[in-house]
Amino acid sequence: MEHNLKKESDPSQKGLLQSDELYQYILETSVYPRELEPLKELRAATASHPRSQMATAPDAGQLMTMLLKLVDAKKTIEFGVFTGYSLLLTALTIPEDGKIVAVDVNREAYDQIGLPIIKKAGVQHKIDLIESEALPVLDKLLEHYENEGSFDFAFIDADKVNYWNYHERLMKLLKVGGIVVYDNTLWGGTVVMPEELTPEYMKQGRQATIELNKLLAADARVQISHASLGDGITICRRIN
Ligand SMILES: C[S@@+](CC[C@H](N)C(=O)[O-])C[C@H]1O[C@@H](n2cnc3c(N)ncnc32)[C@H](O)[C@@H]1O
Ligand SMILES: O=c1cc(-c2ccc(O)cc2)oc2c(O)c(O)ccc12
Repeated sequence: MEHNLKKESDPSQKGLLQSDELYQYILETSVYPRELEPLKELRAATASHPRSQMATAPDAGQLMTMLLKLVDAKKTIEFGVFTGYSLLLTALTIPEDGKIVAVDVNREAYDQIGLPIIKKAGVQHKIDLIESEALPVLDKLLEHYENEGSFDFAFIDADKVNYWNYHERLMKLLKVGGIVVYDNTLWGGTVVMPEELTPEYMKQGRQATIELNKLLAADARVQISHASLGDGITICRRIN
């Protein structure tokens, strides 16, 4: 079997579909016409960043927006902010008194690129941006009993090797019926690639993602859907 790694620096080539034209078709037909203006602005401002490929894909963002609405999300948490595309779409979707705990080890890209657009969109008051590793923030939240079962929605888009550690803690913080979305659960298609053909820089993420996918599939606490949007997203709904 031939294995192709798609170049991820261009959003038109971000998907895992059979052709880039088909992905472009989805974006132009169904995603861009409905993308809100501040999100368009942030996507354009992020495009010149040397790591622009890290931003959440707009089609995955559109699904996230729907999920946030379906659970009527008011209290959410996000790991991995970068310039803030997923954060801004969450802030634009939840109600005026909604709150987002957003965590990133490095807030530079957020401060320089995302924050001015978020301020202009009038949604900064919903965001509590914490510059930190994700794990200590989760452990701190769990020290306060009132946080248990209190989150409606979580989006996890940070260091792939820790996703299962995040999941164990999120199972306590999420409401029954709440949703956690994991990004990059196909890790550029490497999950089906022989290890020796996987680029060195993707090997650790590949192994962690393969293990995560098996663990999520066997986890009776959640209902799951593994969707091939963007770089693969897995939607988990806490059921007990
Ligand atoms: C893929 S980007 C996030 C993209 C973002 N969701 C968006 O929509 O643009 C991953 C981010 O995770 C952050 N990150 C990496 N390891 C982390 C960790 N252990 N804890 C918190 N953030 C981390 C990185 O600094 C980076 O900004
Ligand atoms: O190319 C990447 C890299 C990451 C990444 C790598 C290491 C970390 O500790 C965190 C994130 O994440 C990405 C991502 O989420 C994406 O959608 C595309 C590309 C990358």
